[in-house]
Amino acid sequence: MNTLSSRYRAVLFDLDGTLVDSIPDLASATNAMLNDLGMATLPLAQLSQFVGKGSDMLIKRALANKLIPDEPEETLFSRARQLFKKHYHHDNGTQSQLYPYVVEGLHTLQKAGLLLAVVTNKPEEFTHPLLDKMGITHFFDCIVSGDTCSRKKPFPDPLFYACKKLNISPQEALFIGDSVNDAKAAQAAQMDVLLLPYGYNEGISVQTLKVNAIVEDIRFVAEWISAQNT
Ligand SMILES: O=C(O)COP(=O)(O)O
Ligand SMILES: [Mg+2]
Repeated sequence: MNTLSSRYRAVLFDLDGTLVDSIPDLASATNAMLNDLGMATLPLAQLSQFVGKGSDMLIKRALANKLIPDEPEETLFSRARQLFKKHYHHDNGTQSQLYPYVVEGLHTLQKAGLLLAVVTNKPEEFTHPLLDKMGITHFFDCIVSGDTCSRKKPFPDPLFYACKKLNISPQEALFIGDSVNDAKAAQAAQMDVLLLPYGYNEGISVQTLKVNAIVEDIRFVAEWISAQNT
């Protein structure tokens, strides 16, 4: 039972670009990797468009400096991956920050009795340390990372996995994200979805995506949920 909604029992959250502004650390680790490989570093604005489909895709995009990269040569990719991991384990959570009103928003939803979960494309080895460093791990009943299931968002698998763990149906969940991967995964899971306009969107404006609504920040999630009761 919860006091906000007759329809939803849980709210699922994307991580990068939704709860946490993680691009400073992702960019510094990616640029340290490029530097170690003797390649030119990339501007933060460019790298922020490369975030969304997990760290392997970020590495491939950075190596090619292209949103849709060719497959990199195997030895180069494996070296790059090793370097990225080393640097990101060091940098993860050092310059990243929670977006405004995240704690307030999560607190309101939890207090109302809704279950909360994270469904991110970030690999597990980086998800947990980041949530811990941001001090928000305790809010979540379930945490699903990019390598928890064999397919990540935009496939619906991680959303189904979270619902199964929470013992609810996808129609009883609301997903909150920042990108086309979140919108598509929710659509494929037949789950309602709200997007935030401030995250990383792979160059695709959230206004062009098919979603239930766009909300300014996490504070407005509770408001939107209770408005659906009428
Ligand atoms: O790791 C990424 O590329 C994106 O992660 P997200 O799914 O939390 O936005
Ligand atoms: Mg995101």
